[in-house]
Amino acid sequence: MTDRVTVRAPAKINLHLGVGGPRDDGFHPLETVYTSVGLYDDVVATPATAWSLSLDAAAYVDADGVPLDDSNIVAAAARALADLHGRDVVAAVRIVKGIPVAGGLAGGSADAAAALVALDRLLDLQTSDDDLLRIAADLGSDVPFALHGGHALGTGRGEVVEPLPAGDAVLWWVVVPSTSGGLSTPAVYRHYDGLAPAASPVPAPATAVVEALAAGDVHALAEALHNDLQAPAVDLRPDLGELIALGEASGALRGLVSGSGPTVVFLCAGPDEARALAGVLQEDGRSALVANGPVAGAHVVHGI
Ligand SMILES: C[C@@](CO)(OP(=O)(O)O)[C@H](O)COP(=O)(O)OP(=O)(O)OC[C@H]1O[C@@H](n2ccc(N)nc2=O)[C@H](O)[C@@H]1O
Ligand SMILES: Nc1ncnc2c1ncn2[C@@H]1O[C@H](COP(=O)(O)OP(=O)(O)O)[C@@H](O)[C@H]1O
Repeated sequence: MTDRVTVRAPAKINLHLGVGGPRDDGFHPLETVYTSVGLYDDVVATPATAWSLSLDAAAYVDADGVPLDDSNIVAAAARALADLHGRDVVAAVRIVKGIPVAGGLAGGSADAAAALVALDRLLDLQTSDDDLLRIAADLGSDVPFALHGGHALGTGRGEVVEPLPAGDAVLWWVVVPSTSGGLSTPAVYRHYDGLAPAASPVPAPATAVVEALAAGDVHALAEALHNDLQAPAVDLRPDLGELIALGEASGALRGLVSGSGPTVVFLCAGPDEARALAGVLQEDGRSALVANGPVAGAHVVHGI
């Protein structure tokens, strides 16, 4: 048996997040364009006779926000593999977190995707890709994309993922995690329903973003960025609106709330512009990370 498997999975940003009115099951139909960005969590799995879960976190990550009991999505991923294969799935698992928690960057989903791959390889379960994607969708709407990475169109409740051509543009981002706590995804969706009670059941189409990506045109992409959850997130956290205005006045092509927030991301014209903007925001006392994408989805970095 391999003595250690490390799988790395990236954060996501929604370049387009069209949200329709709620379905009968409470979920919202989405038309979204996901992109992966080079901020990562690693999941390290080693053989053990009993299940254990531990955490290492970057300085800007709120480690207290990550439960280490059975409610962690990594434990749910292990249970899902155990159910599928009808056997125990036991390992010592360490999450090394570089993705801010409850930030709208799908860090938990990245961990779930990485854990599925790491446990599958460590225990030689030989799970098919179809089964991995199906289990991923059951674990959370964002988890299938974390397996894919790149750019992708998401429909259904976000779990139906279709890769989009990468185009040739590298997207340069400044990522600004919130220093005053996360936002709950269900709470932001509920607030969206309150602010837009007559929302069309059909989500806004992603055409403009898809075309800008295909053309590799970063300026057109900046204009096309769209997030229906931005208004409710900014209504709950008005400081996000001020941050977006500051970043846009300081050189960003566009600022955007990431998913359900409260992380704010700024699309920049290139690496120099991104580093300059991060410098301005850091001088203003904020944490600001420079990252680019698209990058690969969950992939083995040690212990193939
Ligand atoms: C908003 C988005 C945008 O990509 O990401 P985040 O900003 O949270 O990272 C996603 O829709 C979050 O996906 P994920 O975090 O996987 O959500 P899930 O675990 O499937 O669902 C959590 C809860 O969010 C709400 N939910 C989620 C997806 C969806 N299409 N409609 C919803 O209403 C429901 O209240 C659900 O109970
Ligand atoms: N491995 C995990 N990493 C982060 N959060 C987790 C994890 N497992 C469960 N959670 C719970 O999921 C919530 C949402 O986390 P996260 O995926 O980081 O945010 P978001 O859905 O905004 O992208 C957290 O507040 C935490 O309670």
